[in-house]
Amino acid sequence: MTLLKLDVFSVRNIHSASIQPSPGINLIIGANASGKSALLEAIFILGRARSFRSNHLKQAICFDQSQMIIAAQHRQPNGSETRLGVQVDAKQCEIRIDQESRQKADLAYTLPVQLIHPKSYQLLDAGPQNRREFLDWGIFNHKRQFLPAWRKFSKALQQRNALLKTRQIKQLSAWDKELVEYGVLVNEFRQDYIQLLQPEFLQMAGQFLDTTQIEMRFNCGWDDKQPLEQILRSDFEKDLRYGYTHSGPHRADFLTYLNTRLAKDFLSRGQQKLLVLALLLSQVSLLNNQAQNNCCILIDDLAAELDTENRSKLLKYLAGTGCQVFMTSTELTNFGDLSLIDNYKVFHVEQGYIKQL
Ligand SMILES: Nc1ncnc2c1ncn2[C@@H]1O[C@H](COP(=O)(O)OP(=O)(O)OP(=O)(O)O)[C@@H](O)[C@H]1O
Repeated sequence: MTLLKLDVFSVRNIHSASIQPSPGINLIIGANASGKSALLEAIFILGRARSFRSNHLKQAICFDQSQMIIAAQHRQPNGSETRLGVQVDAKQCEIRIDQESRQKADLAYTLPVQLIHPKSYQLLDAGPQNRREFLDWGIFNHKRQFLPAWRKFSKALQQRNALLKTRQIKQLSAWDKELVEYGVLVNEFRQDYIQLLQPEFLQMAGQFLDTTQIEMRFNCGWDDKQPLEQILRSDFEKDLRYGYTHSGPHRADFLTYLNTRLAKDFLSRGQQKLLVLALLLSQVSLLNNQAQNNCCILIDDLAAELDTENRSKLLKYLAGTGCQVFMTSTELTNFGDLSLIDNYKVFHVEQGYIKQL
């Protein structure tokens, strides 16, 4: 997919900007606080209808405005063109695809965005919720049947926990049944996805870390030697005492091992960043196997995270993916050797104004 034209109104310090990005690499440069991340945030909002910087989308609206709009002319991998739009005010977020009002999921399927920014590098270190989100985003894009199963599981879990808290035991069995049915399904999707992701990840880690001795070990969120149904029964007293469900796919996690050692415990900070980069890019690679140019890649503050050699490796790799990429840095020289790539455009951002160089 490719953004052919992007219009941004009232996002952070960007009052009004209109750009025609390259279908390949787009380099965004500018001084600190010029609005580079705001531009990436606008594209992220256009794909996910949420911000990666604030919990509430409305916080991204320019201080002196009551609403923000992000719109784009967009080409799908099959060549068809669509018009995407997200309009946000203090009360609501309206999503439009070809003038029709649509849901967040429709938007996310139309414009899959993979974001790599300073916080992404905490993936190995941060809590398991981050790793579940990482997996689920990949599965969401890989299998359309995942979202309805995940929604049904989440609803069953929510209802079960509410009943446990208020000790309404009689009604529990109906939700237990639903939780087991969809919990098992969610788990199967995750197991299958890890199987698919692992070889892509190995290949990517080989490029950035010169190793192939890497393994992802998945923990499904309960003792998988026993059926989930049985675990719910044996956990019942504990669940009732604490008012929540202790076991299930909502406790799933995966750990990454390098030469049988837990990566987060012995890799240097720099190596951990490369490993996370390999994980995120392996998801892109998997998406690309399904349909060429299927993902938009956003990389915020590239230079702060990688050394010169790895920046050049990354640039070359990205140019070869055929994906549309938006990367920010304060200086053009920070992106590495630009002679390695063609089909790129450079945009300069200054106090919220964006100009193609
Ligand atoms: N809601 C808002 N309305 C207007 N301006 C905002 C809003 N939120 C943040 N800003 C300001 O927008 C400016 C641009 O921020 P942004 O993070 O996009 O800059 P940047 O170019 O990525 O900077 P850096 O290189 O330091 O990361 C900052 O001065 C910030 O304080």
